[in-house]
Amino acid sequence: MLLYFLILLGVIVAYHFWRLHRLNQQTKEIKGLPSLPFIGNAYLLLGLKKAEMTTKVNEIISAHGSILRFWMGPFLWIVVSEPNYLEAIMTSEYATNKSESYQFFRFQADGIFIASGQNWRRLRKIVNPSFHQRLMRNYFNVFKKESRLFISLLEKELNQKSFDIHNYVSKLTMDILCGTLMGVESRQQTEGNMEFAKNLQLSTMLIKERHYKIHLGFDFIYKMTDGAKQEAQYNENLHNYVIKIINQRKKLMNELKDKKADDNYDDDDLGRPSYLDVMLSQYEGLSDKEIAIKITDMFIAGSDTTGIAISYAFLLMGMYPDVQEKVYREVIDVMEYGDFEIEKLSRLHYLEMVIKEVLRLYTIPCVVRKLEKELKIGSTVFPAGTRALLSLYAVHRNPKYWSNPSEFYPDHFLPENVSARPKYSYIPFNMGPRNCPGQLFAMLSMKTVIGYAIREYVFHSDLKLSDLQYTDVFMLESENGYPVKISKR
Ligand code: HEM
Repeated sequence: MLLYFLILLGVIVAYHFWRLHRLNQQTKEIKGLPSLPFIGNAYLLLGLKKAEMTTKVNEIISAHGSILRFWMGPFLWIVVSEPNYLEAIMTSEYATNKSESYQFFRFQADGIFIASGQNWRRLRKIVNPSFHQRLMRNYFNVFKKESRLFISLLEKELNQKSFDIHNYVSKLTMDILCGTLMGVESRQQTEGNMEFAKNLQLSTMLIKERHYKIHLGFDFIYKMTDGAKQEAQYNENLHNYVIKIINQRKKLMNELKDKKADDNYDDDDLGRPSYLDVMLSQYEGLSDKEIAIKITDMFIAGSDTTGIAISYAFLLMGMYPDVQEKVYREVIDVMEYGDFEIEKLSRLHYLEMVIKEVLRLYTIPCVVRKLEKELKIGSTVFPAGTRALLSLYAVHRNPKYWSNPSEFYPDHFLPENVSARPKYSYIPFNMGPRNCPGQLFAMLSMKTVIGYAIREYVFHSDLKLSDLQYTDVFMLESENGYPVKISKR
């Protein structure tokens, strides 16, 4: 028996080393860092705190050029940050699958974000219509309504000491998401307590840790840890929130059914079919809890990302008063003092440059794709099965493309600077078939919120950009929070 076991073990170890050798041979043209047996390059991350790991990975990537081999234990990641490689991978129909490590998210959210293959293609077809341009006009009414409420709630911070504006913004973006895609008024701004945002951050930090601690990658080990129990609790809180929204929508639809029978019924925005209705019909027969797990990712993608970007915009405008003044002048010139009009949003050029610069610095730092087929880019071979880590962080901070890579410098987006750069040097929403479907929604909502607020208040900050420390949750978040003071215009 022992002999059989030893032979089996020997075969597994021999296969493991043969596989590593073969992958090393196939990718030998790509620069790598010295690696150790079994743990590969993971030793570079030893002793780091959770919050420091992605920042460290991002720094390593930025320091080692456009393409790099990185062994995370037995897994080979090819890290890519040159526009031509990024373009080839993002636009390839054989590079739409997510790597296995995204499965770590499945207890938190098992939807489109982590899906691969046919399942992803099916979900993408269902999701796309909710972002059709013609719906934006309806969504815009919600952006405006929630922005007006937001500025009225900020009033109590007038001329007070510094406060974290993200406490307000994260509720605002949740209300925007629910009022549009979910078809309910979630009233987080007036009645909420950031429960979703807080649980999301805590759960995601634990999940991210699994990417960098090789032993936690094994489910059976992870499940024995305190982290797994904590994650389950945070996830339950997230799902309970989503279930509350599902039930609110079901109740509203029942009430509307009766009203619609009335000839005088006038359909309002909440009465129209929403993304949530589509998903509820797709998942008929599943329990509310099971549906919640499948759609929690839309709550994350739709509120957390824009929330962080808006909070950064206020913080950075507080640090750079000249930029803020220019945004203010433009908003007054274009919108004057009345209600915003959707047609005029495209004339807010400078505000758009500011938002783009925020996203250059702080968008999702990287995404990982698993290649279905071998991909040859120039003379470089990416073997089938490669996990290609696309570093948005590194390309967005590469001095070859950005005159002030580590600064907040909206002029990076002056038309003459944009045209001098390769297209794939700026990809905050990704490109290709697996790009962000919420891009237009995000840009319009961010412009509306920031535009309304800047017309009302001046933002001040005591911090400097160099004071900020970062941690990667989904976006690259500020560990210092987003502290600002406000005064009346
Ligand atoms: C500043 C705001 C946003 C940024 C920077 C952003 C960025 C991204 C990026 C980089 C991806 C690709 C992720 C990957 O491949 O792993 C993505 C995917 C996605 N985003 Fe966004 N996003 C934003 C806002 C939104 C909004 C507002 C929504 C919905 C209301 C949304 C919905 C989605 C969805 C559903 C996906 C998954 C698409 C797929 O896998 O096919 N995003 N986003």
